[in-house]
Amino acid sequence: MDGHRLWSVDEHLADVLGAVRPLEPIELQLLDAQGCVLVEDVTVPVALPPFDNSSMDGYAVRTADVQGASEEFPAVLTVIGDVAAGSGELPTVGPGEAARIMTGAPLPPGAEAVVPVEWTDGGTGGGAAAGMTPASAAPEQAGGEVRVHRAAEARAHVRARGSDVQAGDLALAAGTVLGPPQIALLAAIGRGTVRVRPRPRVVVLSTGSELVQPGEPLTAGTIYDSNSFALAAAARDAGAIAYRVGAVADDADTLRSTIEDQLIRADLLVTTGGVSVGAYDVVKEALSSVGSSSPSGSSGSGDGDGDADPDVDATRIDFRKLAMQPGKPQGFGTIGPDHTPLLALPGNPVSSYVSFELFVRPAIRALMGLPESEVRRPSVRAVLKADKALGSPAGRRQFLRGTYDAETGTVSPVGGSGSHLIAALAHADSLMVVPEDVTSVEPGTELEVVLLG
Ligand SMILES: Nc1nc2c(c(=O)[nH]1)N[C@H]1C(S)=C(S)[C@@H](COP(=O)(O)OP(=O)(O)OC[C@H]3O[C@@H](n4cnc5c(N)ncnc54)[C@H](O)[C@@H]3O)O[C@H]1N2
Ligand code: MOO
Repeated sequence: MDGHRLWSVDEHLADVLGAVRPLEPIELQLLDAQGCVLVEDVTVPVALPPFDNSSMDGYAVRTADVQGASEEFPAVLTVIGDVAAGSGELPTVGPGEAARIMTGAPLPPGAEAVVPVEWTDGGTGGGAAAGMTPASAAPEQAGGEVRVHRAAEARAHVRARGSDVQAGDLALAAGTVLGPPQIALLAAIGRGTVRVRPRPRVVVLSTGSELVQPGEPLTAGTIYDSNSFALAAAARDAGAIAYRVGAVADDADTLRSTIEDQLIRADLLVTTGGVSVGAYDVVKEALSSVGSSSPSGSSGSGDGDGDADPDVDATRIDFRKLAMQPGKPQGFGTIGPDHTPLLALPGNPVSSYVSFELFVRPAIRALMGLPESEVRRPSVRAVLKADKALGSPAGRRQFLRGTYDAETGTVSPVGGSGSHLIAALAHADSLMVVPEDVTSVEPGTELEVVLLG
């Protein structure tokens, strides 16, 4: 590999996406399938609603009995009992009769319509009722008489069987992403489990002997490990199940054995730090031999012989420099016997986060089998609102942190371009993209803006 070649952002993303395949589908409980892509066409087994039922609390009546009824000349009906939601045995409503009925309760035989309780005296013998008294408090109101003040047409306040979906209808097509409303429908038609592509299990591992876990005291020269938190959160946000592994020291053997241990639960591995050119940048060294019976002794970007122990070929991590800022040094490849994809991101906090957004998030969403339109973050065009022109390095696609105002269609920079500026990142909602051939952006210029959501 030409060590001096700069790869474009698009080339690197294409390589990453070219190496990930959607995960094999599995059967999951409904709530575990939230956010996942359905891989089966789900048909409706029984009509919804399964039976004609009332949409109001009131009285189930025969329409002829309430024809012409008014407050002055109410229809007086004999109450034959209650029909509550869940009632199995139903009374038959004969001429001159009514049954108290609750919302969702089956329409009893003989009844043709429901009159809401507000259209009646509620069986009290007084004026219009505001509601029903609880059955436990006034059991006698399931009997006696009710005065109905208004007429009702046939099927009034009745939700017909199958008016939502019919048995045999397609409830949800394969490819649907299961959000709360889709999960509601699946539950409503009685599905306990569904076949989906699972959430990818993403292991996030930060490297660096200077890293201390939040909550612990800092000592001279140490800083808190923020990357593993940022990226584990970003992985979850992308739809993955994230496993955060606290910082690993800059020691190739420790890193190698930690990664080997993690492979068992990883569909994708993400490391941060140790990918530039320093004397302690151990990620390259460590990744050249994970899963191999012996170290390959190279960056893993070679082709391999093909005739050696197959495990020797199992790790191929390519370390390259990208024409972007931040995020120049990157590693990508597959690792271990299952050829698990691994992205080695640079250690600077903004660099690792931006790299995650650009490369890891799409990889996670491709593993989930999401449609292409949902693999990448959406972007918009917006006009730069700033006091002065923004500088950008020649030949690099720069991603500056910004706040986007949808109302005015403008974007304003937050903080500078330094890849250590975590506070500015925390106050941004978007990335402003300055193309490779642009070295200065004047206020008023239109830019592409990636919305971080
Ligand atoms: N001579 C050169 N030096 C550097 C180059 C270069 O081309 N030539 N590239 C620079 C760029 S650009 C980047 S980005 C960094 C990438 O470095 P590494 O991936 O090796 O990362 P580290 O050296 O381990 O750390 C960089 C920086 O980030 C801090 N860091 C690391 N991990 C975390 C973490 N989990 N939480 C918070 N902060 C973290 C670390 O302390 C360093 O300050 O290399 C440049 N150097
Ligand atoms: O390219 Mo580095 O990722 O600026 O900080």
